[in-house]
Amino acid sequence: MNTRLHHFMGWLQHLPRPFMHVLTLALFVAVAGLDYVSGTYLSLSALYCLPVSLAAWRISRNAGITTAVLSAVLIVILNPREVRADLATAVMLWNFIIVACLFTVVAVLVAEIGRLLESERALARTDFLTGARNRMAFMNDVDQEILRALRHGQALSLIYIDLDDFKAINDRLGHREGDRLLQAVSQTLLQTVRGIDAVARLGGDEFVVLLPNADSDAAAIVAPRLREALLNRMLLDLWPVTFSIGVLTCPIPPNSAEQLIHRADELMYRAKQSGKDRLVYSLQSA
Ligand SMILES: Nc1nc2c(ncn2[C@@H]2O[C@H](COP(=O)(O)OP(=O)(O)OP(=O)(O)O)[C@@H](O)[C@H]2O)c(=O)[nH]1
Repeated sequence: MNTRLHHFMGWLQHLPRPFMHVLTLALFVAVAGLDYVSGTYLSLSALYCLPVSLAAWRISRNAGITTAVLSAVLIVILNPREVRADLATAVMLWNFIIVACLFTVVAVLVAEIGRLLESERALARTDFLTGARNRMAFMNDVDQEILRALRHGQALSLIYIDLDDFKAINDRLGHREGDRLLQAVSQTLLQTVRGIDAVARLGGDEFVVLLPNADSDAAAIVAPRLREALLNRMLLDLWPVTFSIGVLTCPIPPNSAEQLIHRADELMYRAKQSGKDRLVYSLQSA
């Protein structure tokens, strides 16, 4: 049951925004319809929490509050109380205010929980030092891109970057300067790649860039561009660091992220072994 709920929440999470407007409206109309049909004896007011929560969670806090107020209006209109005529308006107003406040609190709480969850999720996917993706998030991205590439028959490229002689920076200039250098590498990579490319720090001084839908020609343009941008950035701070880079292109990607990264890592290792400060390319078919 928990897994089903989890899948359902995940499905809702990924629905496009316009679809959420339609879904919220449909839910709101359905609840209002039920409320109308059920008459004044059965209380269905609590059901309005569903469209209110959905709007607050998946559209915006203001959408949630608007739905809360509209729900309160409908509840008061569809469930009139039998009271003295001279008190009718006051009672209606009082009931409206009470219900609108209650639903507004629900909307604000749900929106806030959604916002916190979203930022927690983003934090869990981010390398805290550099702001790039972390290993876990990157593996997830690669697995999805492999599936997409296999489905559409597209090539996939992965660039594996290891800093040369980074340890000397830590030793000579201090760990704090080393951290600054790692942050500069990450920023340079993020600024140089396309929006659809994923940049991650796998750990220590190792970075990777995933290039979806990129064949060997595309990778042969991007990789040297990245290297040049990185070297220029090092020059700015006079950091004596170069880069050993493995560039893997798979016309047909392997089945797992683990394998893809391992192959790119091997190419990077060959770059290290053959003297560092260079790119090593490979074209793999599976
Ligand atoms: N400042 C800083 N240093 C780190 C961090 N994580 C790992 N390191 C250091 O990064 C270095 C990585 O080791 P190596 O890859 O062997 O060092 P290298 O000098 O680049 O060696 P080659 O790759 O052979 O050129 C180690 O000294 C780690 O202590 C970090 O978050 N911040």
